[in-house]
Amino acid sequence: MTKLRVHEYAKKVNKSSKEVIEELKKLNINVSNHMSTLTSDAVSQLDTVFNQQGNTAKQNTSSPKQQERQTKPVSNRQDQQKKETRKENKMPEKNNNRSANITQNNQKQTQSKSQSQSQTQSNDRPKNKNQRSFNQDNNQGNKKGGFNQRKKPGIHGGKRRHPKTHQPSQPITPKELPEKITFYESLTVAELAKKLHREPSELIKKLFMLGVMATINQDLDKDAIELICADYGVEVEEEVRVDKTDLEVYFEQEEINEEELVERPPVVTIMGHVDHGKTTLLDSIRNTKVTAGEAGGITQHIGAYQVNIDGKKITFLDTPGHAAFTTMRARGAKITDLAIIVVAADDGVMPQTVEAINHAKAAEVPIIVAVNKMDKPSANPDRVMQELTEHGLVPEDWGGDTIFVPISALKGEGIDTLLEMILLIAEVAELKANPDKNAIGTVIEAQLDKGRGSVATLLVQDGTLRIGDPIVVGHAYGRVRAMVNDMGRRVKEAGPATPVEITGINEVPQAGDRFVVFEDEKTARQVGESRAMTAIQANRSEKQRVTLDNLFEQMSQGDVKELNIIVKADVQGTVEAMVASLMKIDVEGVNVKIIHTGVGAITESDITLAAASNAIVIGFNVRPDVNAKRAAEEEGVDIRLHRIIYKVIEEIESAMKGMLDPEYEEKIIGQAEVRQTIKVSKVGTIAGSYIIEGKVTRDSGVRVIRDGIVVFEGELDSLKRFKDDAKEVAKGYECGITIKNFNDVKEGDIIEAFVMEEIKRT
Ligand SMILES: Nc1nc2c(ncn2[C@@H]2O[C@H](COP(=O)(O)OP(=O)(O)OP(=O)(O)O)[C@@H](O)[C@H]2O)c(=O)[nH]1
Repeated sequence: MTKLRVHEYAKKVNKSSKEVIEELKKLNINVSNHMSTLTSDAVSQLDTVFNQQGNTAKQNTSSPKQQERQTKPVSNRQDQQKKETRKENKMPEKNNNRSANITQNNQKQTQSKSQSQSQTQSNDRPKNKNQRSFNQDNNQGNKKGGFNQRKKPGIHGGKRRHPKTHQPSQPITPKELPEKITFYESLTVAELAKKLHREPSELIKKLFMLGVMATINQDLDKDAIELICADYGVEVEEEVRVDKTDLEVYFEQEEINEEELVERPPVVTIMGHVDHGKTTLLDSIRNTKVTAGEAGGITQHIGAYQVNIDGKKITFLDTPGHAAFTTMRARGAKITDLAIIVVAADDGVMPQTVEAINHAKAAEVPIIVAVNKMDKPSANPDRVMQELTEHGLVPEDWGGDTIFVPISALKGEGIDTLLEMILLIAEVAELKANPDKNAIGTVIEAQLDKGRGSVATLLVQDGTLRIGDPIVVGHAYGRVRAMVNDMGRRVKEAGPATPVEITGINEVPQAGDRFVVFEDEKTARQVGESRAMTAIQANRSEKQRVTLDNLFEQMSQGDVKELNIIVKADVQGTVEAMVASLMKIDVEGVNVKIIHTGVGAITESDITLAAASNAIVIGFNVRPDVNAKRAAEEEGVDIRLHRIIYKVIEEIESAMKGMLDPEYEEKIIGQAEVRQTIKVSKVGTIAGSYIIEGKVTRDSGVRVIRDGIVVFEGELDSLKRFKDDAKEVAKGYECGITIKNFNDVKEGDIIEAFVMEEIKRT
């Protein structure tokens, strides 16, 4: 039998690694983290625990929370067997407690219901329970949440069809109990009665016996539903519904029907060092290919364009540079299939070339190298190849697998070969999409146009976008009013990998925002409004980035298996030394991966890359610049600044093992003013001082401040009140202070006292 690691086992039983580790602790089995291997004995003990909880590998389509819910009926049935032996009027304490919960929960439920009414678009639930027809079994929810699904009748708003004291029109004849019922969030007594094929009055009686006074329209929460069902011996399952407002859901294709898929054009980004010819290359491709193919068209800059090579299309993102590329990725959108790194043959590999390569590698996008400016006499392509080899890009001719194409963007030479190579890589990658779906994709750029309102260039990534489509774009929504392609022509539809500029949405979205087409405008509006309202920003800032403080926790939960690091240092030698030491760190369960290194200050581009790759940044003898600082704060990127290599290594190693030393923060506790100085041989200078603020304690650190400048920082040597040692001296009192290794204290100096307080890691 192959040995299982903790996280593998956790996956098998649909628990988080943390939960499994906790169970192991209870079983007195020690493991260090989620990558630890389990002995067969540990596995069988865990099996016993989790089987008792009703988890089986089969149930692994639902979350641990759902699992917990689904397993409830089993224990409830046991409860029920016990209950059957009890006298009805003698409720056990446990149930009384539960009954109390029901009443409380009902109150809460009513409150939260009214709060959540404005947001219920996501769950297809009627605004008022009474709206739901008693005879209508509405429990088959929208489990997949695909945007093709039409909303259910009576979902959004509508009139109240039943008066408050709604009664079933016909009494229900008790039938056989169902084996299982499902519900979403809650059920009214009437709804539950219907599902159980019982009269509501029977349920009300039962609830009464359980100590709950309920009316027919009373909302029953999960606990109450489970309690009643357990009493009938009926299994309960709570439905899970997909949040329609989470646009990412639409990008996670669950079932792909291979037959519906067709080939789609590759989406290409051009990156490289300043002045190496990115813009010239983009222009050159467009001028030679676009206008030739579409006579009469006026090329228009919409952020992306397509070329047609013998019937095969390629889509180029028209914003050169890795900053744009990574910003988009940092926002969660991966749209590029292939990166072209332009390197000027007369200049060779430059810092931004390396950055671009690392950005592409971090995004796991294949790279083609375009060795540009080959027309220049000083061109030295061999040097470029040699230098790139050092960065892991080895030309095919030299036994590697990177395609190098010599070109002259200025003269238009080599462009055909470059395009051929792009198509070749695209063919190997088998890029496919389904044009018959409603469109989904990403915003490439957007702006407010005086005449046309919000204008956005969208890249359709799957499906086909059509005029009139109800659409949600980021937080904006609307209907596609007009579509213009990269040739400035009006089009009616745009298929996969096609860029189009659209109008018709109510706000200007941001580059990198997702868009999704919905079945009807009403849903689009509701989703859009809800997204705007529920502050997607908040979600973004809450995004759990890896920091050294939360690394261990994330590792334990199986969320992190690779610690991505960016290293910036003052000199190349230090960078290399740092990398070498970092690579030696050996902690079970997690690998260190250096995704980028560089010499010089930490820049905004480093932070963007870190954010996109969930990396931490280590600065050695360097500091972040202003923009980098701001970006790091916004994105929650952890920057660690150091001056001693072994400290860096120690810190990272400790973080990986969950053993970071406590962090301390300085707290100023008081200030004393020096009013007189007395020199005493053997003792040194005694500062006769008066406490003007707070207090000074015997164990505080001190700082001597003269004319606003710190002239010394160190420790207190002695603190005396008259002749006696004092533990602390408070504001308004005089004292004598001596400072360790500092005798130069002068009248008028301020002695600032501080202590170091441990701060809780979050
Ligand atoms: N001789 C020669 N010059 C070129 C070639 N490609 C670009 N250049 C020149 O190099 C300079 C920089 O080209 P750009 O296309 O602006 O370079 P870039 O990489 O887009 O530069 P940034 O936008 O500043 O990052 C321009 O003066 C171009 O005319 C080439 O193939 N041969």
